[in-house]
Amino acid sequence: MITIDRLSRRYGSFTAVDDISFEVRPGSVTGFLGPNGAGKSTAMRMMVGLTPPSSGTATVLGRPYRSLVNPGREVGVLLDAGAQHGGRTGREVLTLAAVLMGVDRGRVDAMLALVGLSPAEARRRTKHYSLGMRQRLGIAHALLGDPRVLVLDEPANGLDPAGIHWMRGLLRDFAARGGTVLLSSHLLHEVEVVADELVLIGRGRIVAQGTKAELLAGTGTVVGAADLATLAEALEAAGVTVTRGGDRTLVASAPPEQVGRLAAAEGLALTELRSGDGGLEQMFLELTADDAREQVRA
Ligand SMILES: Nc1ncnc2c1ncn2[C@@H]1O[C@H](COP(=O)(O)OP(=O)(O)OP(=O)(O)O)[C@@H](O)[C@H]1O
Repeated sequence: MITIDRLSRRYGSFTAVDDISFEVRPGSVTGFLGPNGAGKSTAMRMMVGLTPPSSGTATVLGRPYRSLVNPGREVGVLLDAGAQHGGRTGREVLTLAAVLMGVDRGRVDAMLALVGLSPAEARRRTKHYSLGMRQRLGIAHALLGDPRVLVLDEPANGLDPAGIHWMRGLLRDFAARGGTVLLSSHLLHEVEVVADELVLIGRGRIVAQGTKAELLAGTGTVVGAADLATLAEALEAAGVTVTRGGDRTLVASAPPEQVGRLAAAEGLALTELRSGDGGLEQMFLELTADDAREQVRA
């Protein structure tokens, strides 16, 4: 369990994280989503004691991270995969960590195999690693102490499609065994598939949070037509709220069947009609649009 309670971080007059509260529960994967600079990394650094909060608290398994006796055995952390000591080999990085955590050294080979780093790659210095290899090593490091909680900042960065697929399976298994997972991303599709719960952050503030199902339920129907203006009028006349989707689509606050019937009654030919499932991106854009506009005005 991770509990974030009214957590804030200010740098001078700038507020990077602004009074955020949420819980990450055991047995679930929580996606921490937001555009670049939203405050995800700062919040995660506060959770693991690397950045002191200006106010509020973050606890992991009921205690501040810094007061955990052997944190690596309780919380696996991946923050900045590029920050590893470049002069050490992958195997050395893990062996050193295993010694520090008091973990059986045999686990080093098991973790290397789990993340798909070959013996030859494990013998290479990490400064010669690709971003994806660094990320795999970072995940191996996070899992080394057999923790119950994972805090992963943009873990999919640099992974190829097979690597992303593998990581999703790993996180789902971890949660299925009762583990607690918080992972951040600025790419919605990355977490949409794997997360049960979502926390959306924009400009340091939480703009939406809930289960994926709850958040998706509000996304309505995506509908496209050659004559969008007439379609919008017809829907609004029937009391359906309409917002602009993409270039040629609208998002309507009604089920697809009702939208289709209203369009048919007007004799309008549709080019697209689908439920807003998978339209999390649209919601994400809408939720952060106000922030983006404020930024443009500022
Ligand atoms: N040490 C610092 N001093 C001043 N400003 C900082 C510091 N650390 C972060 N910030 C600012 O806080 C804001 C949030 O940064 P943060 O790295 O937490 O965002 P993020 O959501 O992780 O973004 P990204 O997806 O790009 O990694 C940014 O505007 C950043 O410039």
